[in-house]
Amino acid sequence: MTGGRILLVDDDDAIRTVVAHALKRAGHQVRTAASLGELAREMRSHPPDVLLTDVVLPDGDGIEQATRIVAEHPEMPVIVLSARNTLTTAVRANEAGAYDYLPKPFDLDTLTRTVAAALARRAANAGEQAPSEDASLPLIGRSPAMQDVYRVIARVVSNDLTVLVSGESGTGKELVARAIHDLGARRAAPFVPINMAAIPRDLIEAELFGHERGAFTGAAQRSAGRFEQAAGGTLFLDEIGDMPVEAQTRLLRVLQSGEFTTVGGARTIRADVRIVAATNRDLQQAVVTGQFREDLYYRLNVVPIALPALRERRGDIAELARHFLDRAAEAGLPRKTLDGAAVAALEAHDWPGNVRELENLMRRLAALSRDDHMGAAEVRATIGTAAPVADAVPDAGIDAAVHAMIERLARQEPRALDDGSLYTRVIAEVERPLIEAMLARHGGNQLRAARAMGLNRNTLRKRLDMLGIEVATGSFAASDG
Ligand SMILES: Nc1ncnc2c1ncn2[C@@H]1O[C@H](COP(=O)(O)OP(=O)(O)OP(=O)(O)O)[C@@H](O)[C@H]1O
Repeated sequence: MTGGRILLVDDDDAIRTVVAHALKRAGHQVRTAASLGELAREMRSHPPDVLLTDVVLPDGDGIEQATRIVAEHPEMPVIVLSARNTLTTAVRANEAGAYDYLPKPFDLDTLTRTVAAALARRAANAGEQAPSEDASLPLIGRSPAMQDVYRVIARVVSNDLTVLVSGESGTGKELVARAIHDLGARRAAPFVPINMAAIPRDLIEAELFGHERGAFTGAAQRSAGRFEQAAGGTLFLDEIGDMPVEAQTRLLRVLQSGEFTTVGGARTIRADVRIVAATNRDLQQAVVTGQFREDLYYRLNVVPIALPALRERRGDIAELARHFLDRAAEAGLPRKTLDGAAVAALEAHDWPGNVRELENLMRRLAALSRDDHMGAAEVRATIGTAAPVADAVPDAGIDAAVHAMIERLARQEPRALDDGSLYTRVIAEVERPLIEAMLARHGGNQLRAARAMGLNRNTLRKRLDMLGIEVATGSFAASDG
């Protein structure tokens, strides 16, 4: 193969040496620079075919410089190497017109492959500007799995392609959808979410497309649907796998024709939205079983983004945990930190509820822990008391939590709704996290927890028995008598 002329800019001697060596072995001619000043000189004296640049350089920002270089030499692919492996860096690199972005540490095979591809695509490389402000970081995590996600996001923010985000519940699908909106050209227009699982099936079409007055019983006036509300912006179709088949057919027609008709009306409106859909179900499987239209699946799955479960990127747990503790402190809760063993305990947990579970846990710890520097024992004990209500409906009010509980019961045990047990069950479900939280807050001291709640200590004991709440004796203050 014929090699290319490569210029590598990095202030780290070790990286310059290792990368230059690998690229020379792959047949390229390599020159290096350790600063933007040296880069400028090299560009004049030895213009390269491909430029590889670090972001943080002693005399400035490599991406800003890359923007200028791409503007002047649109044919020259620029590859950004960065240890600041955040979504913002990936997006900035993309906006600067960079050909690719390689998070450090990268393996040398990936590097040589990327350089070979850049050389091959050299002619096709076009610059694209309009770098946006360094937005506050919406997504936390620098694991390789998240880097893949950032790269895909970076590639779709500058176009209107339909994106299908998949992943377990709580992995951040909605956050990704919002990031795509906030970083793209539609950011000034609304981001409108609609959750297919939360709306009665027969109202979904009216919700999506709007309805005219009198279109159906209860339609007292004309109402704009989400498509209309999102005009110019992004429509986020959450839990798309729960969409009834008739509504799927209608959605498909809208996506094909680019226009829609309101329910019960003859008005046809142009659909000017970017669609991001999300699912925590295996949609391909739903296609096989006939629950999801295959043609709609392909219309939505133009750019797939598969979000990893938190247990598949344990390296991100520490940073996420600290981020949520910071957020809790900003929200007025006491500022708490985690010791090393506490972080290890978090990393060992399996996180069935993913990032949302971690976020709830950190909030609970910030609110309840008595120590500012929290250890592993406390973290483990609090993981064990995961409150079902909080996990079911994050950030929603108590009404929503109770509705969710009733819906869950109706799904799991339909008879529970009319067998006379509902009141006791719901109260017990609320009572458990309340008692657990208060016990934790009072360091396991039953007397203090009982007093704080306005309960008699014996009543509390009985409730503990009834609810089967295990109390770790070691954590109890003996002097509560
Ligand atoms: N990478 C991340 N960085 C920071 N916060 C995150 C990240 N991923 C998720 N979160 C937070 O976790 C919570 C759950 O995220 P989100 O609602 O986007 O998940 P989801 O996959 O859409 O869940 P569901 O399928 O249950 O609707 C949110 O509060 C979100 O802000």
